[in-house]
Amino acid sequence: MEEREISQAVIRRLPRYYRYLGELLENGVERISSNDLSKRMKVTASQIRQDLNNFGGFGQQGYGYNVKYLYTEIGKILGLEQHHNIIIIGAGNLGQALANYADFEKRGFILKGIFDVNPTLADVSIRGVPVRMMDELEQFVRENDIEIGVLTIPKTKAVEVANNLVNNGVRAIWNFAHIDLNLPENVIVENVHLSESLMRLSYNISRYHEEHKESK
Ligand SMILES: NC(=O)c1ccc[n+]([C@@H]2O[C@H](COP(=O)([O-])OP(=O)(O)OC[C@H]3O[C@@H](n4cnc5c(N)ncnc54)[C@H](O)[C@@H]3O)[C@@H](O)[C@H]2O)c1
Repeated sequence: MEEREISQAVIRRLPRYYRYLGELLENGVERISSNDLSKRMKVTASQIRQDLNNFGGFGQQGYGYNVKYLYTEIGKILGLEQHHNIIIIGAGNLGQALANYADFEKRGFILKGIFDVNPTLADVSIRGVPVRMMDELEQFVRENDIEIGVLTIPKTKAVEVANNLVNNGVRAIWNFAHIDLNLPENVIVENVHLSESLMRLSYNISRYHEEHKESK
């Protein structure tokens, strides 16, 4: 397939296609038209066709999409056919909740280690993965081919820890701390901010009330 830049907007929609196609597969559906997929996903059929055309268009006229093929191809595009070794830094509320989420492994993300500075957590294991102290971090990262560091530490520590991870070879950061990390360009960062999502919800609630005021 010809290499071309895919817009971030399309990339953001791909995981949702992947999830719907995965559910169809689980239900034994072998093919689906863009119209059917459109009804299920509440996205226009033309948007679906446009999005999926980015990857050479897997659909066939009069046949629709081969669900398994499309699921596999999108999985490949998302890099999910490879294993990614991850570590979590910060074994507090959020770090432990993430570590407990077994579905990551299903998608190829292998939780190799959990780190913290709090010695009272040194005896804790989550799904068989022990919490290690930070003085073990550098060696652990080098020896375990760690690709992704998950930051669930206070924001005041996040920049220093992120730099430390990068200096030891970590190439991607899943950042939950509410701070911009400003890392070198070759480091991939994905910021997750639940509070921003909540603000969008709040905005939509306000807008809904505003729009329905007159009809009351
Ligand atoms: N992005 C989001 O949507 C979201 C949601 C909730 C929390 N958060 C953020 O995630 C972070 C963790 O939140 P929490 O509720 O789990 O906090 P928490 O206090 O329960 O856990 C933080 C953990 O980090 C450890 N820690 C502190 N400094 C460290 C360091 N230098 N190295 C390693 N470990 C260190 C602490 O010992 C503690 O166990 C905070 O920055 C919080 O603001 C983000």
